Amino acid sequence: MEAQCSLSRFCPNLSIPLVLSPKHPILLKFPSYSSRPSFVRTNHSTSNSVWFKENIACRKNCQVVASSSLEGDVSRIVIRKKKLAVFVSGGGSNFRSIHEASVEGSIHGEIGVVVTNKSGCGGAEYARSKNIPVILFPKTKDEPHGLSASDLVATLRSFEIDFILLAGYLKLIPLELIQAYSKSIINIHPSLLPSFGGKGYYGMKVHKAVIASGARFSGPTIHLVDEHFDTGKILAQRVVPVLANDAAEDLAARVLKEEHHLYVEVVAALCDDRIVWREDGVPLIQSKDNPDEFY
Ligand SMILES: Nc1nc2c(c(=O)[nH]1)N[C@@H](CN(C=O)c1ccc(C(=O)N[C@@H](CCC(=O)O)C(=O)O)cc1)CN2
Ligand SMILES: NCC(=O)N[C@@H]1O[C@H](COP(=O)([O-])[O-])[C@@H](O)[C@H]1O
Repeated sequence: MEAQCSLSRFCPNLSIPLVLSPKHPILLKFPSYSSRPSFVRTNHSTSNSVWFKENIACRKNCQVVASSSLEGDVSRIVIRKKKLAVFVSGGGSNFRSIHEASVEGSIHGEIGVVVTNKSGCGGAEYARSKNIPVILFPKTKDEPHGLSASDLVATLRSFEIDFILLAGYLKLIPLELIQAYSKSIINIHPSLLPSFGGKGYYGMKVHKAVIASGARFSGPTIHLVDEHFDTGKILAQRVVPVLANDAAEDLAARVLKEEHHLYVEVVAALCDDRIVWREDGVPLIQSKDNPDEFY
């Protein structure tokens, strides 16, 4: 029996031992906050029912494969983890934070591939050290082995990538990729957008502009990616103070520390299907602890 179903919100991304048989009900364990009982009892006919498919929020993002045998052998539900592509151009500290959280289990997703325009950058080196495939994009005179946009889309599809995370990537993402991964590409920027964003605003340039402006606060922004630099809908922000004697490096370090926390929190929500869209198109995060709370 195979039911295409998304349990990613309700079941941890674990293999859950189940005793199945054509006569015995399927027991699916849900976490405590679920409005459903701690166990949903269903039988094979139910699990193929419309109710099961609709009420267990079956979506494309994971596959439930429950096999059973007449002897009632222990079978398993295998939840497919979300697949992530991370785009980098520099040291890759945000990428490392996300990878570590994925390995440790606080992010229910796995990094399938790293994309970079700088084959020798720190992020690419870290990926190689973890046996994560590295793809060069775009094709330029410096990187003649880089992929074209259409080849990159095909390659990401072949890796079954669900979400694209920009983490210090410095090239403009083309419309072809944005359209292929609609509402599924996010970026982290080191200022409180919409201030200090757009073409020319990257790395230390951002922090120098913040300090020169006299702004008393700064902080990271995570936003959806559209066809322009830094104009996509804002998903999350954190605030840090700008101190009177801050050099750009001091502010950069303070913001970067918050970036690492924020990006892990947001990617965890993304992989748990806890991003919801307000009527005006603004994305909100559903609280992990209280499903009735959004921020
Ligand atoms: N379509 C989009 N692509 C990218 C976005 C985006 O929001 N939409 N975000 C950037 C990341 N970014 C800010 O967060 C950013 C990166 C780079 C630049 C920039 O001015 N780059 C220079 C070239 C820098 C270089 O190659 O060394 C430029 O284009 O002249 C601005 C903002 C990632 N892509
Ligand atoms: N406008 C884009 C931009 O400036 N991105 C910034 O580049 C740094 C990458 O650091 P990392 O490579 O260590 O993650 C981060 O501070 C990120 O916000």
